[in-house]
Amino acid sequence: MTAAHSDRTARTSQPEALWRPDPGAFASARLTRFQEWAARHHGAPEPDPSDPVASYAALHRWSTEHLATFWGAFADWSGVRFSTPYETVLADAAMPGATWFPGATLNYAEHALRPAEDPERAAGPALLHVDETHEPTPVSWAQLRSQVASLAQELRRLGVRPGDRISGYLPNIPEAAVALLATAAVGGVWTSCAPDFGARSVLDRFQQVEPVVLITVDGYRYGGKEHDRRTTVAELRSALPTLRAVVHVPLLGTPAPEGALEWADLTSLDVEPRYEQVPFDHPLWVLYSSGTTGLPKAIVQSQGGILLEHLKQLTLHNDMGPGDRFFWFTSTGWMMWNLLVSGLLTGATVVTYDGSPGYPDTAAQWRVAERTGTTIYGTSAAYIMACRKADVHPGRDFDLSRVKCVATTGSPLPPDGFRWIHDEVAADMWIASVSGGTDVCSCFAGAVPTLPVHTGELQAPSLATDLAAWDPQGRPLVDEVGELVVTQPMPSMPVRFWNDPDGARYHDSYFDMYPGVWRHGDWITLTSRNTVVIHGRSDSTLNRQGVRMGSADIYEAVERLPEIRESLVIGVEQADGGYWMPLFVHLAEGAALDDALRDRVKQTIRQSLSPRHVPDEIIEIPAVPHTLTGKRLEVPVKRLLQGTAMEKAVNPGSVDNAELLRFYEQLGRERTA
Ligand SMILES: CC(=O)CC(=O)O
Repeated sequence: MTAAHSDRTARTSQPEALWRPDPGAFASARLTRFQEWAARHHGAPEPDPSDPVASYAALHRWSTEHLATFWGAFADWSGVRFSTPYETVLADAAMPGATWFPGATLNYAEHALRPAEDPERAAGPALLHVDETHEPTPVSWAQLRSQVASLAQELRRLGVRPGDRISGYLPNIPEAAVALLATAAVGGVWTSCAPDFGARSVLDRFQQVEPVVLITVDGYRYGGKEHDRRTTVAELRSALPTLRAVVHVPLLGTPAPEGALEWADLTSLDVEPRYEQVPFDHPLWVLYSSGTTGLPKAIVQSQGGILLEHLKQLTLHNDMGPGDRFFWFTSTGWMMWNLLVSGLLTGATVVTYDGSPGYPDTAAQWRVAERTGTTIYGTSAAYIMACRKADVHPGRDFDLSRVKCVATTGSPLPPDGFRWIHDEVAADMWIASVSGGTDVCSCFAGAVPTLPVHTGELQAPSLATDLAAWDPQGRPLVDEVGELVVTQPMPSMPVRFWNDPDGARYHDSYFDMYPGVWRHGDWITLTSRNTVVIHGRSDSTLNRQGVRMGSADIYEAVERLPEIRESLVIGVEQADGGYWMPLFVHLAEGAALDDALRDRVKQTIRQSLSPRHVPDEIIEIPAVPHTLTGKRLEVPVKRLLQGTAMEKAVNPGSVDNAELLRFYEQLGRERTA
């Protein structure tokens, strides 16, 4: 990098692999089977079991150099059913605005329910639901199909037409999956919030898209307690004037409120499903991503784009298919829930867990994985680190013999997290740290079943994802930290933002820095070994005298200390040209921030990173503020510390605990006075 460069190059010396797939796994991976088929029919390079790294690199290169051929081939190989054939695969590759599969029609829900058509599978579980009792309850493929068919018919009866928005205020329960699939079946546009979102947060999202139906619980259970949401639901109803119907899901057993329809009545018709055949780019759902200020971005992704991207991600990268059980700990307010439901597309059984990740104890998720016979288990990197701190021993205490992959996301999995999974879950475990975002509802890089795993690294860029690290002038970097860019379109990129008629907000969100190229806002290193390291958000970069540093690297070092529960590092450019870099620490119970601990924090950072990473000050805080999807709130806190007023710096509706921000506002005021 030129004007600003990084002193933190990737770990590029040839490290020992922490895990390698055995030769049998290489041969049987769906990715290898696809590669063999694509080599025979479309000129892809043959798989080479003698050199899996080169073999994948060649396939990846082919997939990006022949993007349209890849996607056409993949759609064919995975049996995507186009009810009207497409004219061409990629009519226009310009970003934003790429045109995929023009002329084609299809339906996402029809693909998700394909296994239900198979008499051998219809009685088997499509969903395994688990609440805080940790007892799995199955929903068979036949039951799922029948509930979706019934709800879709009832939605049509209520006047729902293709393009109408259906909103869910639902936890991760089977009803949420049924509602998403029924919405897709009628060509409606799904959108959801988890019921721990307060009324303001929900309205900031749903008011933008003006739903015609609200499907809602009366409350939820979390951490062993019941949380009644009837008052919030009443607020939502009165603030959403476009609603034509409200559907009541009695999770806490309360009667339907005045004017609401009963879930059970709407899902008990005995009818055949009817799947609206919609154009490839027809909206499937609206997801939300909080910007630093203003309303959350309302991101529209298409039925065809998600169908293909999720099939690729789950089938080729996660090696998922019939016989697998897919559990990802998530809520309906995070895109990982949408990806979880898409597990059905592969014929896998999807495990829905509704409850606290740490109830009755920190090991809860491992217990769910054991009880459900999970084969592919995903969670947040933060949960792995919490288990490590809490001295959980999953491999010792649970039978996890069916789990073949532990995947993480939300933030980069620190090297200690890799080592902990290896030591405490299983030495022979495929560890997939993956990274992408709501904006594409998928992964730019992460899991590859045929490649080794190196500590602290994502295995490789995803297929058909033209991923690069760029310097500020748009020059590609290898083995150096750069901006994460994607230089060719992905089918799951937003078709648009809602209420953004001229596309200005969409454009400004990704295409401002490098015209025509997707800039995601993460720091990334692509290594010369074709692995990937993610360093944190580039819009909250630490930049000391032109040297850029990722905040994630500092968190990883500091949070290794048992006294530090969580931390937040901010780099503040000051009006006088100075730079102030405080580290805020949330201490573990019983710890005290005395001089000895301060010294240890500094020494740890100095030793594991560099003297340049050592903060100017270490300040104790009661807790770290996060977005509603659990990301540390770096940019808004930085703006508060620069003296920006609270209303301008942050939207309190997108924060888990807005009260925590007062402290930074006050500190910013004092420092800028
Ligand atoms: C796949 C992801 O990148 C998920 C996330 O962290 O939001």
